[in-house]
Amino acid sequence: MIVKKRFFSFTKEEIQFTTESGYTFDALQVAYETYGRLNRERDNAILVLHALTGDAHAAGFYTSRDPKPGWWDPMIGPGRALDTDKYFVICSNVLGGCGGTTGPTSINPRTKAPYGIGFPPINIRDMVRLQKILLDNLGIKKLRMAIGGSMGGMQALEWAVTFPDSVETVVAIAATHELSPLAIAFNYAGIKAIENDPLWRNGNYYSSGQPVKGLMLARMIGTLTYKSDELFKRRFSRKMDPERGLFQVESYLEHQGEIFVNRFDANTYLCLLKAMNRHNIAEPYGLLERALRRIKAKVFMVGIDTDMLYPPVDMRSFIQRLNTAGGYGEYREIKSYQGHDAFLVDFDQLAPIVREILKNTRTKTLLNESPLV
Ligand SMILES: CC(=O)SCCNC(=O)CCNC(=O)[C@H](O)C(C)(C)COP(=O)(O)OP(=O)(O)OC[C@H]1O[C@@H](n2cnc3c(N)ncnc32)[C@H](O)[C@@H]1OP(=O)(O)O
Ligand SMILES: N[C@@H](CCO)C(=O)O
Repeated sequence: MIVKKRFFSFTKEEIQFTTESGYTFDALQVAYETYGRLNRERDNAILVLHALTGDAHAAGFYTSRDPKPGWWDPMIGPGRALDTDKYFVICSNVLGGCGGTTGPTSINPRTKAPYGIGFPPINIRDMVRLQKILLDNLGIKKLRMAIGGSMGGMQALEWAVTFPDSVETVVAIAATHELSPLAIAFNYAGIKAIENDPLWRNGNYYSSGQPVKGLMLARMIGTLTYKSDELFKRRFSRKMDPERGLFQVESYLEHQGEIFVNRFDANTYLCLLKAMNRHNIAEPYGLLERALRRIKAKVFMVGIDTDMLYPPVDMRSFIQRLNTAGGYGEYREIKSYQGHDAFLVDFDQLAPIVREILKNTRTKTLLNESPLV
């Protein structure tokens, strides 16, 4: 499937967009891709939401010579779980990202320089409110499904709460309604790794070069949380990499850091980690139960048994609270030794779960009369 990156831009005279922190952008751009066709009833749209370092390129190839397709390609396409013969699939880069949507690397029209750390503090709701503007522009009033993993799952849950009339089904994979203290702590370690690099220069490094060591270390810390003990044992055991004089697992971590600095920006990483740390669907409503009572979508949480960041027990507990609050929630689980990143790898398990959810939420009455927890 050959695909194209698209852009939607607007000025504050056309649409006023103010973050929850109170900043109004003079102008905004959203990078997005679409796969499949919107039907005449405009009721077959599925919004795919990307994780921390993902982007709008969820599926397909830009050219026939591209070595790699989009990051969820095995999930999206003709006959795949998100079947583009039936559904119109949209994926956009998040607000604050560095994949074409306005973020810290974008030029601030007021200063004519990159926003850098002058980019306003944002949260997951801000990302979702910008996606809603994009969908309004595409003529989509109600989503058949909002689906994503990790930070993408957080956005999917925010869709259910912030725009209850605009989404039918929500699938949040390896995600949470609020970040746990452990996840905040890991993110803080990543933040400090960048900020303590002298090349970070308080975020003013665009003419001098990235804080490479800090960003590499931040990615290494993140990678530890995306994998699992079992994965590292199976893949590396205690074997050495003789060329580098390192344990293979050390060499792997170095490699993850090295490839990351070539595709990501340090201020963007800080902006998105902080947005995740702030994530709490209950915040505007005071109590989680009040937020849950707003939800009209059928919500499916998909846990990963080896995920140290978003443990299944927390995801089950969220579903229980949703059902107690009168909503409809079900829990599913991927059994994997891959850890948190399983949602980017274990498609043989994820695809059937998503197919089943799409099939069973098609009819007005669900096949499961009572929610499963
Ligand atoms: C949903 C989102 O929006 S996120 C977007 C998806 N993310 C990305 O595509 C980029 C980030 N990538 C990832 O997170 C991972 O590659 C995943 C989760 C997609 C796949 O994970 P895995 O299949 O376990 O592969 P992983 O990336 O961990 O390891 C493979 C890489 O490590 C390298 N590697 C493996 N062992 C070693 C070692 N001992 N020493 C050095 N390098 C090693 C491989 O050569 C390979 O390198 P390459 O990526 O440059 O080709
Ligand atoms: N490894 C993925 C998932 C993080 O939650 C990423 O880098 O975006």
